[in-house]
Formats: sequence, structure tokens, C-alpha cells
Amino acid sequence: MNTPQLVVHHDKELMAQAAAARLITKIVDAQASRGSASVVLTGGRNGNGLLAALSAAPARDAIDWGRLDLWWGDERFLPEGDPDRNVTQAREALLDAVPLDPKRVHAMPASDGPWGGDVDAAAAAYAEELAAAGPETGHSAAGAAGAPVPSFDVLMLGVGPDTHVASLFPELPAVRETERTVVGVHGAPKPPPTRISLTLPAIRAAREVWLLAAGGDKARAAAIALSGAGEIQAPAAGAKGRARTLWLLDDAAASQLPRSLYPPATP
Ligand SMILES: O=C(O)[C@H](O)[C@@H](O)[C@H](O)[C@H](O)COP(=O)(O)O
Repeated sequence: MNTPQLVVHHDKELMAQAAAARLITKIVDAQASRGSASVVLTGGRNGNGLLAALSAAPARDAIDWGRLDLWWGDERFLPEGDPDRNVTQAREALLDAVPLDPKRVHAMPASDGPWGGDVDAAAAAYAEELAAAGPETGHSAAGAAGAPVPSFDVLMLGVGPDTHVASLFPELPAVRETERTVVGVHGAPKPPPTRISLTLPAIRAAREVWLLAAGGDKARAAAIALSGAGEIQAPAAGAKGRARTLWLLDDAAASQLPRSLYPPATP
């Protein structure tokens, strides 16, 4: 598995703008070489900041919005339209302003959807939707194959102060999952307690995984995850892309990284 690369920006606004520019280029290149692109969005302030920066970016419409598939890394299991749902926040930050193909916007189920309050059934349905779209097979750390998921071009993840990514929290059952690609999460320490999440095998099927961490409250998490911690204790440590793993940080989030990692050595 590849070694994470680090890019540190001065502050969170610059990080969001630079990450948005990077994402535009990535999507445009994928569309040029494969006809379409697939991106996995994350919830949280850092992910929404990136979407807002993308919305304001002059090069925004270099993207062919009708040939973009959007998926989610996790969702807060709440009713459709709830302001705390990740998809609601993404729509406000960007999605409502661009001409996406609604069939390619793969929101995770809501708690008032066809599966009602059964989060495990809702998670299984999302796994089926991924399998129907996906040629790739998820790979766990142990190499066991999960159900297929698409070969996402970019999968973004916010990083929590406790090193969680998506809704994979340290030591909880979801982070130990090696077969299923999507799971229901019960008792999450970050509200709301009931969530849907991709698992590490599904995340690791992505070509590129980008971890977004801005702010001093992320400094300890970044230092732990990048210093060889195990993925059960530090889920962010297990989030790696097949071709590339990129940590996008600001100065505050990079402030506790070991000197061997940052700043890079000069020749
Ligand atoms: O639904 C969620 O809550 C998330 O997807 C979660 O994993 C989030 O990305 C991190 O907690 C970072 O959130 P911030 O960027 O707001 O710190």
C-alpha cells in the first residue's frame, strides 16, 4: 500500500480553495480519459468548505457535470431534507447550483425512506447500489474480497479529532468490518448516533483517497494516524487509496506532526 503524501496549506480557506482546484483537475482528467468520473463526498465542515470553494471557483464549469457520479462516504441517518444530513449540506454548498444528472447523485438512504428506521437494511441497499455500479472488488487489509464497488476516482474523507473517518470510529464494530462495503453504525460518539458508512475495504477500492484536516483540533489525530497507528484504534490510518493517499492539511492541523514527516527534508 502506498505511503501517504502530505500537502500543508497556510490556513483552512486556502486548503479548501487548493483542494477544490485539485478536484476540478482530477475530474476533468478522468472525464477526458474515461468519459466520466466518480467522486465520493464526505460530510463535515472541511468537506463542505471544499464544496463551497468549488462552487466559487472560476474553473468550476470545466467539469462536465452530467458525466459525474457522486457517492457518499457516510451519512447521518435522519429524515430526507434534514439540515444535518450530509447530502442536504452538500446540496446547499454546491450540488443545487450545478447541472448534475440526478440519476448519478447516489445519496445514502434517509431514515424515512423505503427501509424506515432499519439502518442495517438501508446500508445493505446502498451496498447493492454500489455493487450494481462497480467493477472493482473491495480489498481489506488482509486481502479478503468484499462486494464490488466502483473504482472511485477520488474519495474524500474529513478527519475527526478522535481519528475517525466517514462514520468509522475507533474500536467500534464498523471499523473492523472486512467483508461488507457499507454498514449501519449504531452508537456513534459524534451525533447523531445512527449512521451509514462505507467500510475500510470499500474506501481502499478508490484510486485516490484524500483526507481533509484543517484546524488545531485535528493536530493530534493527524500525528497519530500518520505515525504508524493501527486502523482499529485510528481509523484514518487505514484510509488509503490504490494509487495515492493524500493528506490535505493546514498549518494548525500539521503542527504536531513528527519532524520526520513535516516539514520535508531539504537536500
Ligand atoms: O458525517 C460526518 O460527520 C462525517 O463525514 C465525519 O466523518 C466528518 O467528516 C468528520 O467528523 C470531520 O468533520 P469536520 O470536517 O467538521 O471536522
